[in-house]
Amino acid sequence: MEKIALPENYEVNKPTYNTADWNKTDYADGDIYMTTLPPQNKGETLADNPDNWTECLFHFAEQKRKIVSTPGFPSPVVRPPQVRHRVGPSRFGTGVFATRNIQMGQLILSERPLLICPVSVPIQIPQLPEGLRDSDFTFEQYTQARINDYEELLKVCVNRMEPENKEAFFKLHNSHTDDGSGPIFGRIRTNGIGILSDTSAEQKAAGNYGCTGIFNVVSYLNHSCTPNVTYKFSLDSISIQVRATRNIKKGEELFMSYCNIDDPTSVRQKQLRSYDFQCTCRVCNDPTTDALLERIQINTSLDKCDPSQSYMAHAEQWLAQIEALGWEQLKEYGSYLSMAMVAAMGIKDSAKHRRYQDMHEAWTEGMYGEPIKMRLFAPGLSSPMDLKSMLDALPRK
Ligand SMILES: C[S@@+](CC[C@H](N)C(=O)[O-])C[C@H]1O[C@@H](n2cnc3c(N)ncnc32)[C@H](O)[C@@H]1O
Repeated sequence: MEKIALPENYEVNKPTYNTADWNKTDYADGDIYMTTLPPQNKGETLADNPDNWTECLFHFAEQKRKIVSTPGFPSPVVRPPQVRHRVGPSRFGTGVFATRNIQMGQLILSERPLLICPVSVPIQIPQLPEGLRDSDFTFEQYTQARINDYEELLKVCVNRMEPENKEAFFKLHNSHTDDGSGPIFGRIRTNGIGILSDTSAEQKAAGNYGCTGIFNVVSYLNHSCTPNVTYKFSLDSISIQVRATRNIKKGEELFMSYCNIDDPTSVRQKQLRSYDFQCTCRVCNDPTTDALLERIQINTSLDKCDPSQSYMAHAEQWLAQIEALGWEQLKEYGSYLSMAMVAAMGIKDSAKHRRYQDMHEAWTEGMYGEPIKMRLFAPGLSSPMDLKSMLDALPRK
């Protein structure tokens, strides 16, 4: 997108919005509301509330209702037992680094967003100055006018923040300086992380595509297609939790993925375009990895196992391939761990069974925020009878 020139006598208008009590959610969809969550008592400062507050701009009552009606809201932010990260210079500007060895599954950091706002521009009809009509604008100019009005609205929202939070917000990187986004919307586009995005088909049809959160630390996480951390957003504490999806060494940079790592390279690169960089991670740089990704995906199916090879050897071979590339965030990694667990039962290798069970538990904790105990979800296994027939067929060697 390029910056679009607007008609000469166009000026941005004063924003229209409402403020609401923290628990008011009975307003109409489409109305713009600003709220501070969790509720802030008059005169309270960050020293009184180290968990922080989030400035929220909602344009669907549903967005706010989802948070404030979550059982337990507002819960305190759950933190790791010691500091495990630092923000510092990276080859990609600023980044986040591990300050100690971190195990797969462990919580690395958690925080409340500085800001929550809609993922799409919530202004449908810009306020056009007197004398100007819709027809005086091209489609692109109309879009730019909507963005300009949104920037004005966002200014109000950012000015409501605690001074420390406002300063932290403006320290964030902005990759959208030349496209008419404005300094606030540009930072939101550069640093926003999708939250509240599981909206119903009905809400989507009405224009509610969920929200985005901007963070003081998590927004400094750089991207890799072989990331070592992922996140979960908890509505009860309105906080993000970042966990390790493989073992991480002290000093390593922490990377999340800004795209869908299950997709082939060209699709991933397309998804990354709006961040204004070309990914040069090891799987993007290696043209053989697309074919490998396909084989990783296909080979979770048990009937793809070479008859001369045991299930255990098959699972371990693919686990090793994935680990060598650091692709543990592929969901197939969980499938191979399950396959190895089941195969260990078949060959009565209790040490291996325990090992893969522990790894599977740590992996699910990293990926989904909670450990999932022994789940037999190797593809093709949907019932205990499936498992029995598979075990009957083991060991193959
Ligand atoms: C959310 S910010 C991450 C923090 C940022 N590096 C900084 O200096 O504040 C996203 C921006 O970081 C840069 N970035 C993140 N991952 C990158 C990567 N793998 N390669 C190149 N640039 C990257 C891009 O400029 C991107 O728009």
